[in-house]
Amino acid sequence: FDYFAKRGVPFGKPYPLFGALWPYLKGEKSPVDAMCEGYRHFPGCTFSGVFLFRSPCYVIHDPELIKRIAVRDFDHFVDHANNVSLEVDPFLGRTLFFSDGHRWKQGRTALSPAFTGSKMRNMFELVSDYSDRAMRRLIDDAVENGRKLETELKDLFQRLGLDVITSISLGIDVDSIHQPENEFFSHGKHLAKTTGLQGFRYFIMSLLPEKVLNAIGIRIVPEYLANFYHGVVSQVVKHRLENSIVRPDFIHLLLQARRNELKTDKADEQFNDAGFSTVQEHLQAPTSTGVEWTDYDNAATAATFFFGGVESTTSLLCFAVYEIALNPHVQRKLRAEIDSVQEALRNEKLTYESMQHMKYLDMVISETLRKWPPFGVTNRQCTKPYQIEDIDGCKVTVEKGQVIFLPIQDIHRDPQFFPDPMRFDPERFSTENRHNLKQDAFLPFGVGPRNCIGSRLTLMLTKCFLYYLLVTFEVQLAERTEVPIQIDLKATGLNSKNGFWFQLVPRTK
Ligand code: HEM
Repeated sequence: FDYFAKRGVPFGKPYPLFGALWPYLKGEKSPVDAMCEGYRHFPGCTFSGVFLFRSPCYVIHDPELIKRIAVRDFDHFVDHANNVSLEVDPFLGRTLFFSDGHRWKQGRTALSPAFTGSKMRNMFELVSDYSDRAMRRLIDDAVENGRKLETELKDLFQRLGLDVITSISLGIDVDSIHQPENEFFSHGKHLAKTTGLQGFRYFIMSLLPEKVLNAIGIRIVPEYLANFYHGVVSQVVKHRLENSIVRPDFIHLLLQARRNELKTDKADEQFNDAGFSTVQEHLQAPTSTGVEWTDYDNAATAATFFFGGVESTTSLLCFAVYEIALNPHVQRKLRAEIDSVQEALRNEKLTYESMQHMKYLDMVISETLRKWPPFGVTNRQCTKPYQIEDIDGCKVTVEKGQVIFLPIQDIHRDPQFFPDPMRFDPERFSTENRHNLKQDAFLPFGVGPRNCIGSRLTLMLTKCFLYYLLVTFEVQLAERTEVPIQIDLKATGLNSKNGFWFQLVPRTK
């Protein structure tokens, strides 16, 4: 615990054995607040120190240094801290977020072309159909309830998200709203869960050294779940190959990736703009020695979409609706934009192109991602020693294997970058105001080659769901809506403690 004192680095007082984690383990602070406390305690510093258990790690405060580390000097920080070996968890270890070095590079290069704008556009109709169907179901419920529906939206968005992700990642149609107990929903929910014991295991897994994990044999994805997804993917792949079926989904793209046929195409540029928050893809040069791409790999990749995508997209949608309900002027302006798009479409279904034109919707989503980033912190593991320097000239070397944290939520809520940060103000992201923004301080999807591969997918899902929700309903605060909202301190991602209750009132035009 004298590591930082010896080096002249400011650091938060560690608790015996657990370091900064004790307040989280006691349920007093969220994991993000516990780990990134140094950001708030030492304003003006470029970085501070934090102990996770007994390991000294750094929190990087300065967005410019973050960018240097994550982009220009990427070869010093190639891995996430949470790399999981294939021995510890053969399923999770195969997913992109948790793989390292060569396997990561190979996987990212192969998968990136599956997430471009034109691929998203091809999937858009599937997404739009699901959203439309879910809203019709809600209308029926509302009519049954005398045209007002007090409902918990997290459950609805989670079902919708899981159905859509099951459809686009596994090629299987499910309807968890009408069949609440189907096995794709229950298994997907288990995989996506970042709260309770499962959330705790994710969190611990990301922090314990590999030697310890090997010794205690923690596996996050239980074998029966891995076997279930492996079985499903093998069956779907066999059926597709035998019957030459082509469906615009990820299974198709993964099969192309397996044959080395998946490429970015010219049409991508036109559709790549999924919104202001979309992150740039830093394409990696392919490595010469390939990684074998089996059905098991495909199943693990498809599973990535569940735990990478469902909870985070659900969180984004819930907090967006919360702010929309709380700020009637935002809802009015958004509705006007949505209505004009619907009118131009002459009541036909939403298209990808018209979604790209909804500027105010994009501003509302960007502001939600700023104030309520679903992942409040990300990390890197040092792969080559790296020197960092504070404004007072204090220089330290980040050692190989050491972990650094990039405190997304604290930067997003820092008044020097976003004045009056807890005010929900989509105008920060208007065309006129964007040039005042410090672009490097807005990083909801991370930064550099290890940024989020799914930013386009999630922006497409969120915009599509919100469009159909607001075309159909006016969202009002309900008796059970919590203002201010209580955050679930035990969840690994951002979540509310007591759900997201709203009153949905069908619109009459
Ligand atoms: C609102 C929704 C989402 C948010 C806020 C979000 C945010 C993030 C963040 C902050 C990271 C770490 C980036 C870094 O370390 O620089 C990340 C990584 C990742 N995300 Fe997302 N994400 C979202 C949705 C999705 C979806 C829908 C997918 C599904 C495909 C996805 C797949 C991934 C993967 C695979 C990685 C690891 C990338 C790598 O290591 O190369 N995410 N995401």
